[in-house]
Amino acid sequence: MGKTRLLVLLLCLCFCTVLNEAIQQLSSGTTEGVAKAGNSSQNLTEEEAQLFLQKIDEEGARRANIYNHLSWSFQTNITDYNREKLLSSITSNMGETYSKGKICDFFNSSKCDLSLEPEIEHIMKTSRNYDELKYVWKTWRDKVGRPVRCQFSEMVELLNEAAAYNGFETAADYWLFDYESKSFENDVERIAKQLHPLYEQLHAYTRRKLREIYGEDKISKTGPIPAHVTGNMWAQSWINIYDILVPYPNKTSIDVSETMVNQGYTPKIMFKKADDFFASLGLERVPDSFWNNSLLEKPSGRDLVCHANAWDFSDGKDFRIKQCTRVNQNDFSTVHHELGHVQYYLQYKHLPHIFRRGANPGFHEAIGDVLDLSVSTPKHLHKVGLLETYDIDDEADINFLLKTATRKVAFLPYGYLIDKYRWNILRGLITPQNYTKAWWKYRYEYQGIEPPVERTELDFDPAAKKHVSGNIRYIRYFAAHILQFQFHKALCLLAKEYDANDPNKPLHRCDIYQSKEAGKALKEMMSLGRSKHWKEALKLLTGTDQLDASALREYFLPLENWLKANNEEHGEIAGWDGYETWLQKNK
Ligand SMILES: CC(=O)N[C@@H](CC(=O)O)C(=O)NC[C@H](CC1(C(=O)N[C@@H](Cc2ccc(O)cc2)C(=O)O)CCCC1)C(=O)O
Ligand SMILES: [Zn+2]
Repeated sequence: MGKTRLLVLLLCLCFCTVLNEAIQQLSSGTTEGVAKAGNSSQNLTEEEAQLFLQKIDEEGARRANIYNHLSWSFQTNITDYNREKLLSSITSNMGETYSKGKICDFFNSSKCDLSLEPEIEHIMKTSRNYDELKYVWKTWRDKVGRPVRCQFSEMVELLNEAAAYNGFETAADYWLFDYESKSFENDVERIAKQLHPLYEQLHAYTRRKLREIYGEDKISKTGPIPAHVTGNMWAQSWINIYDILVPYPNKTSIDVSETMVNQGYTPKIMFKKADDFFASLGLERVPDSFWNNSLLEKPSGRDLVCHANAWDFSDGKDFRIKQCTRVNQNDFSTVHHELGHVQYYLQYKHLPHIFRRGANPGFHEAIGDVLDLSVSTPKHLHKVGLLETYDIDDEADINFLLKTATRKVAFLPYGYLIDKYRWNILRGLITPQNYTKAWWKYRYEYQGIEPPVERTELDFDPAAKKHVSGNIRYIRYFAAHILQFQFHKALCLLAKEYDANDPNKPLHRCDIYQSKEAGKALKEMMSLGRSKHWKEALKLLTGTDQLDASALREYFLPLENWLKANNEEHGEIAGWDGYETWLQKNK
């Protein structure tokens, strides 16, 4: 490592210690005030307590006690009060660096106002220029990753101290506490491994198709896929290179983005259509206030953090979404995802505040996606007039399954490794000296992805992702990608849209639209909020209390078989060179 690099690294480390010193200084300050940090909103009024005790059985009372205990942050002396302030200033500073990140244009270095949404993401989605993509990928990380490396390591220390107050060994255990299951961490690791063969087949096929576009010297035959050519800044979804991947290009197109524009769709109409779908199931429509209070598209001339968000104002009446919606099919899926959150808010708004949460965080992330699995079928798009005609045959099925896999299967290793990486940092198994080495080991081993340019311990690529800069937990999305297929299968059975023994009713052609039976089952599950253990909620809806990837596997089985045959036919070996081989090559 060059001398300058070493110097900068030392500087960075010493800066971190300076920050540590600052904490010590603050902590030696007087203890004049005591910061009472209890959360009043969590305490129940007397009549609310009586009401809820009548409503919820013994189990509920016990669980409420756990959450009541957790929701308090302890009486703190000035030392810890300052630590809390420092933690919140670090997290808001990192979040600000991310949301204000801008880069210059590759072709016009005087144009330097490109934001992530929509400009930079548009380039990652549409450019097929290898060098432009490499520049954008690297520059984004220089701007929002590298500068927060030290703050992130400070935050790790503070998160662990805060967790210790709540009686946890590390913040990783505090994060996992949300899943109320000793086996959860092993369960998700097992499921990630169980689904790896399916991912490997999709990876091998995608690597071949990309090699045909970018050439053998850029995309190797047995190696990983470079991170910047997948159509997505984080390689977490490959939907934007579906045009490269489509197996049977001469079949009728199933992309309705253009039709949406031609039919005069607006962001508001997209939300109205999604609201109609929930209503068709007998579920709640959003209240009138939603339309006045929400922000459904980016206002012109105003700088806005565009990352989509759904909000529950906890008054049983005010629910909002902020989303920079554009009229295309991808955003239509996101509309359903965000309205899924609002539907859950609506379904548990009668519960005491403590229980107004998803059965576990993965449940909350799955609801909207479940509806999207129906909405995105060619059959449904035809029903609502977005697809004039569509083919019903094996080749059309493969086209549709591959398109869904670019969103749902490609995501799996990414959805898993984000928190696996952070749990191991919080547990001290990954230290600041090897943040980058460990990150790219996981990205290589789980995702078969490599960086397009050399990375060093001055970089901090994980923070190029919103949820890492914003300290937002992520395993919920991996869990949601498993749960949504379990929910989908259960609801499709109720809607009589799926029959394992009927080749004309495979899981991937199911559309639960207008099924009151499906809606009733979903409503029953959501209205529990977190008043019961998620295993009870899952069993109520699906008959099993286990997180189980077999529904996802069944959904994609026709595609998995097709990919195996297609990869064999083209001599494309599934999988990529061992990590040690890759290290040697990149010495
Ligand atoms: C107050 C508050 O924070 N509210 C929460 C909701 C709640 O907790 O009540 C909230 O609004 N979170 C924002 C977040 C936004 C999105 C996201 O970040 N998605 C992930 C992962 C992913 C990937 C594929 C997929 O199909 C679905 C998700 C990513 O983009 O990487 C961006 C577009 C989609 C969802 C969200 O809605 O989950
Ligand atoms: Zn969500």
